[in-house]
Amino acid sequence: MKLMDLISPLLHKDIINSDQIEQVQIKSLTSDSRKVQRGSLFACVPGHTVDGHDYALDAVKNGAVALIAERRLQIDTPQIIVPSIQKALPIIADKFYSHPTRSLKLIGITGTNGKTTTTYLVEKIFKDYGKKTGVIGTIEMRIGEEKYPVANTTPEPISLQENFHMMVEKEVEVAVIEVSSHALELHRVAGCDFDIAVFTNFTQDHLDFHSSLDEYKQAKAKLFSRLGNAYGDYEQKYTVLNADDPEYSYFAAAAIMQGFTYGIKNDADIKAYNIVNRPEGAKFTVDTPLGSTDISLKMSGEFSVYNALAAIAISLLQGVPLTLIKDSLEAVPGVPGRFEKVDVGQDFTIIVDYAHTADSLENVLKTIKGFSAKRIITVFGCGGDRDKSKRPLMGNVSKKYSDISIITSDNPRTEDVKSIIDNIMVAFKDAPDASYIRIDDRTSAIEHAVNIAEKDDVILIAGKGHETYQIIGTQKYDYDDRLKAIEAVRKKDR
Ligand SMILES: CC(=O)N[C@H]1[C@@H](OP(=O)(O)OP(=O)(O)OC[C@H]2O[C@@H](n3ccc(=O)[nH]c3=O)[C@H](O)[C@@H]2O)O[C@H](CO)[C@@H](O)[C@@H]1O[C@H](C)C(=O)N[C@@H](C)C(=O)N[C@H](CCC(=O)O)C(=O)O
Ligand SMILES: Nc1ncnc2c1ncn2[C@@H]1O[C@H](COP(=O)(O)OP(=O)(O)OP(=O)(O)O)[C@@H](O)[C@H]1O
Repeated sequence: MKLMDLISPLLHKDIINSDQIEQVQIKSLTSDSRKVQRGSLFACVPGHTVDGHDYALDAVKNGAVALIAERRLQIDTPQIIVPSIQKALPIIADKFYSHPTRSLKLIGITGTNGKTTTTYLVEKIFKDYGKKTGVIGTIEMRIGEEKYPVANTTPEPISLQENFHMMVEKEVEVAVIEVSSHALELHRVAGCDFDIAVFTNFTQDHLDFHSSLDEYKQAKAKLFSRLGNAYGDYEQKYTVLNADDPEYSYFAAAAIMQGFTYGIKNDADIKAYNIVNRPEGAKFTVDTPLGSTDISLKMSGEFSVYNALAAIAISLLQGVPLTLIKDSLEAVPGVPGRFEKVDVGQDFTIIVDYAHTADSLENVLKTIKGFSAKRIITVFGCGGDRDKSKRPLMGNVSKKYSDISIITSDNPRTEDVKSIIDNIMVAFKDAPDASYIRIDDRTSAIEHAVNIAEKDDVILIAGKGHETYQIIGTQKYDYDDRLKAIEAVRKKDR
């Protein structure tokens, strides 16, 4: 593509070395100098660790034929200077990849918890409805049955648009993506043409990145105000909102498009009642503007009912019949690392769950408490270099619902495990000695839980869920809670 065509949508730009620019053809886009190829446009992104402008010369040496930057560089190459790279990049990435999201039915899901689970439910429903699906989220990217690794829940704009382009080439019709607050704040999804924007819930998280809860909320709400700028037929753009969330009104005010609300407590278009929570899954009846039905999930917990309601709302808005939605939801076996049972024949229950916020931990523990009369043993930690204020909050939740809390490490990153655990331990200062223990090493913590477990006890191993690594320092080491639990049970049995 001609550079001049590529940058044509940018309103504010200065062109440096313009005498050379008319002929420049762009063969690829990248913001990583190590990935530059001959004919690349290199985008200089000021990062959190380093400044991409410092790599512009490397990029040119590697074959970049033009630069897009926030300041003029002393390099004899065509340069496009824009006020904000973060805002410009999604726009040119969208153009470079021929506006792929305009050809997709694009569903964006935001909220503190429930995004990944809801994408799985929606994917299943649309597959059963005969549509080819694409999914981008925390666990991976999926196109039909193919899986691809992802670095971020919501990838940076170039990868994101490249992924959408690949989806279009592979004839995907419905794409469902998790939209993180980071992505919204950093404008990663600015080039996306969403058809449905979904809000699951809002609780505390990510205060390492957002300076306050208010800013975190404002970032999330951008998904809904953005819908108003969408390309195409406005009447076909919808919002789906959780009417029970305390922040519902805030998101409703940001959401200028019509759509469905869902809930259990407050008035809602899609409303569940008669909820029965069982270890084998939650059962409920749902009323919708298009009829009522009973649904028997294979996933437990009131929070699973909420995720199912969001998926019902999305699917009904796209014309999927309620009978098909019911059958699909009932067939979903679960989501990796979300309330996932580890069963190798032991006489107690082990559940691995991705809960890593106070709210999600509380939901999971409440669910377990609801159907277990025996002891609850919770193994958990908190991530290093991330929101510190949630540490005592998670400690309090574990103390409240668990008979025994085992406090351990969970991706300590560059922080000292002991000091992370100290922050959590604040919650236990008045707790009885027998109700908690700190064990820095996660494997030993899981082994301890398994060793003390008695018949019908429930062990919850929280925080890592589907993750297959532990991040210590800046290194990722192989680590899987599910495998560690299996090894611990086998060791106990020997
Ligand atoms: C805070 C944040 O968002 N960081 C993201 C950011 O990294 P960074 O700002 O540190 O980048 P940097 O290393 O300073 O590099 C700046 C620029 O210089 C370039 N560079 C760098 C070195 C070099 O030799 N040459 C070169 O060109 C880099 O390619 C980059 O363009 O840009 C990277 C590349 O796109 C991202 O992978 C990285 O996400 C990291 C992994 C991360 O942890 N992000 C989290 C905070 C995040 O975004 N999380 C949300 C969801 C969380 C949730 O819901 O739980 C997500 O959407 O994933
Ligand atoms: N609707 C919900 N409300 C509250 N908690 C939930 C909900 N759905 C799932 N959870 C809890 O949150 C954890 C994470 O769920 P899920 O991965 O679906 O959310 P997410 O929004 O994708 O999270 P993340 O942004 O951290 O990847 C689950 O393991 C479960 O403990």
